[in-house]
Amino acid sequence: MDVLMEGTNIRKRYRTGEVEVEVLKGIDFQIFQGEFIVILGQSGSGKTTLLNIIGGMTQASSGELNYKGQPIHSIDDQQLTLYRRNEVGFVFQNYNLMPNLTTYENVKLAVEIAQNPLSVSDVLREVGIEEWSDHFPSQLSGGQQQRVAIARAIVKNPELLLCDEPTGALDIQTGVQVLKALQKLNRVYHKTVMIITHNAEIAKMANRVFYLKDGLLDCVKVNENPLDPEDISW
Ligand SMILES: Nc1ncnc2c1ncn2[C@@H]1O[C@H](COP(=O)(O)OP(=O)(O)OP(=O)(O)O)[C@@H](O)[C@H]1O
Repeated sequence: MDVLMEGTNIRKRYRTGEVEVEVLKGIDFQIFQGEFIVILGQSGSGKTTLLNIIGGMTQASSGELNYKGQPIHSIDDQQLTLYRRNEVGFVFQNYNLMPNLTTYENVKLAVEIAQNPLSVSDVLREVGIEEWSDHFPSQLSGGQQQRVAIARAIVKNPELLLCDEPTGALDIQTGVQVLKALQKLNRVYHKTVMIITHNAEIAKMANRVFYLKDGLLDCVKVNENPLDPEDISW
């Protein structure tokens, strides 16, 4: 598989007043094109910080980050904005949908800023929410809203789909639907998916699992036989 991204000695320090804290302490990793990666680790271990650096939301304090062979640790804000816009889709725990727009309109909005978008109807069908196209977020369940958020993230046709606790607010059944949608996009569109979760069961879906501990990548586990979301219980 092709290497999509490579991080070398990634460090992140935050300064609060006089105190400087290093929350990522030198992380080396590779992400292969088309992989499904789950990031596990205790609260405060640095999962969100790492995902935000990978997605260009935050710059590392030091280290090298190469995307498709190009350095993105040293690019300016304008180039970083283009990287985020064209290459990365984000999904958060709290869906962040526009309340006054329908499902279709929420997803269509992302198309406006995309270079090479996918079809809104196709994506709504793939994530299983086409029948709710004309509904507003308040008329949808949590799982449906999260699938709208996933559709909005993927319709831009990004290479990388980064998800921070996408099932954190959902019950098991709706969580499974959301994970099925993510797995389908990974398989149908060959998108590289990274999910942060506190739920170790979800790691059974992944090709590889990154275990973070105290700001370090403690270990990376390869799953020879990733499970379907229906076969996971939690
Ligand atoms: N902007 C910031 N300024 C100062 N400290 C920060 C900032 N963002 C994160 N931190 C600190 O960095 C550490 C790692 O945070 P991070 O959110 O990456 O962890 P996490 O593993 O995602 O945790 P959780 O599972 O609770 O979401 C925490 O101690 C946090 O308080």
